[in-house]
Amino acid sequence: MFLMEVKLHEFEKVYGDANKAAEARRQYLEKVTGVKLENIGRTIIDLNTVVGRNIENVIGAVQIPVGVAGPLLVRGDYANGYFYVPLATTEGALVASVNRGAKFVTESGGARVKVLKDGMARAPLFRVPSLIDAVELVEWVTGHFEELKKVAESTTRFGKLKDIQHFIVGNYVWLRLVFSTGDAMGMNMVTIASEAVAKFIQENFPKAKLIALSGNMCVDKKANAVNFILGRGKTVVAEAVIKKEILERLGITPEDVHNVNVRKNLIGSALAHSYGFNAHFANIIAAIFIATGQDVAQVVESSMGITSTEAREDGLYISVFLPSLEVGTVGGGTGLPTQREALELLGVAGSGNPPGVNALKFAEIIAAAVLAGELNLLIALARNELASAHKKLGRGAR
Ligand SMILES: CC(C)(COP(=O)([O-])OP(=O)([O-])OC[C@H]1O[C@@H](n2cnc3c(N)ncnc32)[C@H](O)[C@@H]1OP(=O)([O-])[O-])[C@@H](O)C(=O)NCCC(=O)NCCSC(=O)C[C@@](C)(O)CC(=O)[O-]
Ligand SMILES: NC(=O)C1=CN([C@@H]2O[C@H](COP(=O)(O)OP(=O)(O)OC[C@H]3O[C@@H](n4cnc5c(N)ncnc54)[C@H](OP(=O)(O)O)[C@@H]3O)[C@@H](O)[C@H]2O)C=CC1
Repeated sequence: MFLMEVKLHEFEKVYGDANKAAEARRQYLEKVTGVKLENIGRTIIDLNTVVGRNIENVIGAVQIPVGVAGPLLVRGDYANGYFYVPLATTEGALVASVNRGAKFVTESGGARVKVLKDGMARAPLFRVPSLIDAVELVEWVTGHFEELKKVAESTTRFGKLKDIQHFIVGNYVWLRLVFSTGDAMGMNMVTIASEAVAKFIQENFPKAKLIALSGNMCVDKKANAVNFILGRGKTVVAEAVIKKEILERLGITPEDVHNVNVRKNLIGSALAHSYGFNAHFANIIAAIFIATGQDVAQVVESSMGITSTEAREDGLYISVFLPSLEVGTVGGGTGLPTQREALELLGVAGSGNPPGVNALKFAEIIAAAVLAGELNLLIALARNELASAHKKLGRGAR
């Protein structure tokens, strides 16, 4: 390895320009590894717009193909109409799958969607000397909610502290601070606000000592039961009744699809002790997250959820429940040029009027797209076409 006088991450200081710094970093890496990085180096992103905001030690960008599924008819409180949903993926057959599901949902009158809950959580962890002090701390926090709210909201124009949920284990206390975050997913926003709250608590309740600003009861980027039950980000439900004729045209009945759902998504998932009582929420969530600049690691909890079905006289009732969909239309990667265009395609880029409505509309569209993807995969399994589709669309010429 070469010894350098200037560290790789200090190149911006030397060159005064992130694009030039990235080029120099690539040249260095090419020299020490012998690997050509010409494709990673080719990007439309002005790296000066992402350094200090989205990335460090930047060397370029990777590209992922993006397709669309739609038109998808969504009938939500914020999203109302037909949408083309951008999906960035390298999994052949995925876009086709969501596209066919969208067609069946739209032909059946669309997906009705409701956002049931909205709140981003950060849970600082405190140590106090004893259990007695832990109970006292919780009582103190409850009694001082309005003051803590004021402290939290002094750090942001858009974040509003809605609730403080508390958990005690021995002499440890987790305070799960729940905020509404406007159009932002809100992780930076609520982390900054939570730090101010934690500081205020320690100054005014000196027996409390902050152990970690994130105490893992938030819960961020880990599969968990807390978000499943209490919600985090947007808690969303979408439903549709798929016309019987559509299924008959495919040679199946509502019962066939319902039976696959119960046995696969409910019994199979119970046997596996899965957090996903669904077929492939993660496929649709990940593809939309990548296309629109969301934090992709949050696919973990954003794709937990349940698909439920009923075989009815007139067709198949299907719904999807997403308890912890963490999304935003401002902040994070949403301002990057291609990601912003993808959000514009859905009519949700940037701040809403009033703030918050763009993120709510976006959450409704995602839930409807998840419904379409879920419906289609259940149909595909009922018709036993999973392997053949992936052979045809997922492996190319051999
Ligand atoms: C692939 C299909 C849709 C073909 O389905 P088909 O019925 O043979 O296709 P078709 O040519 O008759 O067209 C029907 C409709 O499908 C769509 N469609 C069809 N082809 C395309 C295409 N090239 N590009 C875009 N859209 C396409 C399109 O909507 C079209 O309608 P049209 O617009 O023509 O009126 C079907 O066989 C299918 O959905 N198979 C299942 C594939 C799937 O769902 N994969 C999901 C990923 S699996 C996974 O990752 C998760 C898993 C499975 O491991 C989780 C678990 O454990 O369950
Ligand atoms: N810090 C952490 O612990 C973690 C950070 N992340 C990262 O955090 C980022 C996302 O954080 P997030 O807070 O969403 O985004 P950003 O911090 O990137 O941007 C959000 C800020 O945008 C401003 N804003 C402007 N218009 C609006 C509007 N209409 N609604 C809401 N806010 C608006 C607000 O400023 P103001 O508050 O000043 O009013 C808000 O705090 C991602 O990059 C993610 O990867 C992910 C996990 C953990």
